[in-house]
Amino acid sequence: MVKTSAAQNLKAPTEPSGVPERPIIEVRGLNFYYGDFQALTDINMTVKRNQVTALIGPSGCGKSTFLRLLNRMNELIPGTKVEGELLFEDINLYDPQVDPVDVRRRVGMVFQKPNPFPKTIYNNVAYGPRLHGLKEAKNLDQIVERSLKSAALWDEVKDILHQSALGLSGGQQQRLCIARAIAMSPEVLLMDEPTSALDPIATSRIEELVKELKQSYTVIIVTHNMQQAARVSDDTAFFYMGRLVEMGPTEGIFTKPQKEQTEHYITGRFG
Ligand SMILES: Nc1ncnc2c1ncn2[C@@H]1O[C@H](COP(=O)(O)OP(=O)(O)OP(=O)(O)O)[C@@H](O)[C@H]1O
Repeated sequence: MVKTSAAQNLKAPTEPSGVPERPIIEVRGLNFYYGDFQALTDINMTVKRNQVTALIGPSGCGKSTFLRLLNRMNELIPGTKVEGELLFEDINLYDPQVDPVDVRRRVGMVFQKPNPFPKTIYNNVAYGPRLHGLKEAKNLDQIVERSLKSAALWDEVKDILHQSALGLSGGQQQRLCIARAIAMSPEVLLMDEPTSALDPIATSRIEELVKELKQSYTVIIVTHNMQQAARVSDDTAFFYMGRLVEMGPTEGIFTKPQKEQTEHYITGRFG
């Protein structure tokens, strides 16, 4: 990711047992602007590795903006500005030496609406690894199989790998998009309302998958559905008007929030 010798040190060292693991992401004093409009103000946050962190809050509070900052997607929008520190494995993601393409490989993203490429199922998953120079068919086959298995889709598609991804159901397409992200071996998976376009059965499959994925990845998920946050996440962060009001273990946030605004939101008094 970085073009300095620090690149070799990006992996988290194995912690001696009993010592709390170093967080994978730490955000300090983060402000973000779209032109003159300040969308995020003084965000401080710690994201634990191999956990699911849910971002909740009313529409327009800045959840998606924050999520996109974690893989430098916002900088594709002209006139935006970031202040403060966003540390991923202790490297500031906005350091000029950091390559945004590498950030997006290590921090993968799944969007609200399933968006497979108009290609075969196989080629959707193989696309990223090929783009990064992997050519050998045997290796690609392995990555495709492993990624589809991790996304709980392999059994449904193993006999139709060379058919168009567009023929899959919405829920299958979303799991394919998760497989496509996994194929790049990311460390973090960002999910922006990944089930909002899906029916309840497809939603429940994705929720089960999210819980499994945390064994290998750190997952950060934006959701409007508070039951979903309660079901899948370990930690929950409540945003309101561009500020992080409260963050902590999900059970505590939903049963004993410390801040009045959080309580009003989770009890449905606004939002
Ligand atoms: N590309 C953009 N240009 C200018 N302002 C933007 C842009 N994207 C978002 N905003 C503004 O930034 C604020 C935060 O938006 P954001 O989409 O991050 O909120 P959100 O909490 O994810 O909302 P929702 O739940 O409705 O998706 C809003 O006021 C929004 O209008």
